[in-house]
Amino acid sequence: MTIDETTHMCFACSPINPIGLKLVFADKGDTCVTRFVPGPQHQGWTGRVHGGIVTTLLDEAMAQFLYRRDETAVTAELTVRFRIPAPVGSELLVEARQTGARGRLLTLEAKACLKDGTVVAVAQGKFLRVPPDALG
Ligand SMILES: CCCCCCCC/C=C\CCCCCCCC(=O)SCCNC(=O)CCNC(=O)[C@H](O)C(C)(C)COP(=O)(O)OP(=O)(O)OC[C@H]1O[C@@H](n2cnc3c(N)ncnc32)[C@H](O)[C@@H]1OP(=O)(O)O
Repeated sequence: MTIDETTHMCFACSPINPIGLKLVFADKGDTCVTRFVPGPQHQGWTGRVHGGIVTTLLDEAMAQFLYRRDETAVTAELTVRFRIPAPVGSELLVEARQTGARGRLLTLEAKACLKDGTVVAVAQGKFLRVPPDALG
């Protein structure tokens, strides 16, 4: 994979995408983690973060878990359970971990929590390995 980490335009994690979320990830134990404070521009229903944004956080955390372990894989299937509304302005802590691997199929889970530990949403992701040159 030949991605320039300073110039790529990933909506979730590019440092230079002007409308992106600019997420920064770190490995913590057997998880990959990030934090994000959603603003008013990220809402759906008034005061609630748009579910698509929450989904992006969860998907990206799982994808980054794999990227940071030199896996070239894409999201093939994603299930999200939205447990409570995510309030605009409250920091979300997101973490992802791998739960399995069978052939090309990698399974991961992710969750987004408020600072007090309340779970906002959980996701199950299936990722399929692709050839490194397929991701540019
Ligand atoms: C410190 C600085 C850090 C800097 C960071 C650096 C920069 C990094 C930049 C960026 C990083 C992160 C960016 C992440 C972005 C987030 C993740 C995304 O959004 S990914 C995009 C969305 N997803 C797609 O676009 C996939 C679209 N779909 C496809 O491409 C294909 O459908 C694909 C590859 C998924 C499968 O296609 P086939 O042709 O390769 O394979 P087939 O024949 O369909 O399936 C192969 C086997 O897998 C099974 N399979 C397929 N889907 C399955 C599923 N959902 N569940 C179970 N099995 C499945 C099938 O049944 C089949 O099994 P049998 O070989 O028959 O045994």
